[in-house]
Amino acid sequence: MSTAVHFGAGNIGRGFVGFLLNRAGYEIVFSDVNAELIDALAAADSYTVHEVGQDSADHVVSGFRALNGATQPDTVAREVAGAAIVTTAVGPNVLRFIAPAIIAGLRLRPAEAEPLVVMACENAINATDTLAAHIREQAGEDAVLLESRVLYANTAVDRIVPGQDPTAGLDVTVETFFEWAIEAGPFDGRTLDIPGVTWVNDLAPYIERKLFTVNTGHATTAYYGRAAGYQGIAESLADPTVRDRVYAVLQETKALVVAKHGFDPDVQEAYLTKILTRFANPSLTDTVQRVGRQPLRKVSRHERFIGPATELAERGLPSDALLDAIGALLRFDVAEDPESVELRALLASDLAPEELATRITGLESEHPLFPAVVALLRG
Ligand SMILES: NC(=O)c1ccc[n+]([C@@H]2O[C@H](COP(=O)([O-])OP(=O)(O)OC[C@H]3O[C@@H](n4cnc5c(N)ncnc54)[C@H](O)[C@@H]3O)[C@@H](O)[C@H]2O)c1
Ligand SMILES: O=P(O)(O)OC[C@@H](O)[C@@H](O)[C@H](O)[C@H](O)CO
Repeated sequence: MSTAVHFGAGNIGRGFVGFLLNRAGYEIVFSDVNAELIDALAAADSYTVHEVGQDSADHVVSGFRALNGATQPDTVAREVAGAAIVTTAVGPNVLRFIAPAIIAGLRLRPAEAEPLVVMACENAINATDTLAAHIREQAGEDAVLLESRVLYANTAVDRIVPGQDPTAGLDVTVETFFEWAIEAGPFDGRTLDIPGVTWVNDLAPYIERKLFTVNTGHATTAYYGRAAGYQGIAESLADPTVRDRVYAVLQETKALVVAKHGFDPDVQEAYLTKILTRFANPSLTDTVQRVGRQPLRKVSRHERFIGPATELAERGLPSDALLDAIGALLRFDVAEDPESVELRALLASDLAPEELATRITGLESEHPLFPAVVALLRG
């Protein structure tokens, strides 16, 4: 049986990537740095993925092992050396810390073995390329040799997996919907047999449509919902004022994906309508705190707000609703979220609005959107 090493045994790791690979016949080796989680997985024979909503179903996942990446790095490296696939779902900012384990595994991997397929399953454009860049940089002199032992493929993953009830143990409650698109090009005609995967020649339309519709709309719901005093995503969206703002944002990102990628406007309208239904799924207890997490990441240059707003501005198209949503993001105040705390400190500092705009968004001062972002920061 082939092995897939999956870094990050959290919500999407157990509830989506690990589950799909396991269903495809791979033995899963979860690697995580959360000792309590890894100990529980190592002691368990199975866990259950509860799909809730329309056509709800339960799926038992078994045939996995679990390793602590912090205390068992050599074992993780040996697993990577013998694996067919490595996947990650750790968060885009954590990818640099996964690179050493993959480098160590590639160094141990027999030269004649099939290339190791590496796919980062994060909410970010071309996250696998980001991981590959960390691997090349950190591998130093070995970089060229290791490159021959690996095959990098970018992916887009979509399934809402909320934070889990602490009493649920290892079980994960997820929505029934999922989409996993993988770029076919790097496989050069060969594909992996993973039922449910959509193989695409050009990933850009998929990942941008997903990030700028699902994640832009989700985050907008979270920031306006939080400002209105709600804790849940579904209850936020039930407020017509929040819903109108989210819809307005999604009309702007619709204009972008239609203009840039040629999606049929009616198809995009149906896509975004379905997404609003997914957010409103009463069986998912998703929170504004989880969906709004890490506001500095979310407001960075190529992410779900500044990314589409800049491209709209470059095309001379309006981005007022997106800018308003960025204003709501700037008011996100959650003491338990280190990026929210950092954002508050930046906004309370004596930095000039222009300097803040650069520091917070990474936007170039000569960009046509820059004055509007500075105006937001001027308050
Ligand atoms: N939850 C969703 O709905 C969803 C859907 C699609 C994509 N994603 C993306 O998947 C990624 C993970 O999200 P999540 O919701 O599962 O988060 P999560 O916090 O539930 O899981 C992340 C896991 O990574 C682990 N981790 C952190 N540092 C690590 C390291 N150095 N080595 C190994 N493991 C490490 C954490 O301990 C945690 O268990 C993010 O990029 C997110 O954007 C999430
Ligand atoms: O994971 P983040 O922080 O990038 O975004 C929060 C949610 O929008 C996200 O996890 C969605 O639930 C997911 O992307 C749905 O596919």
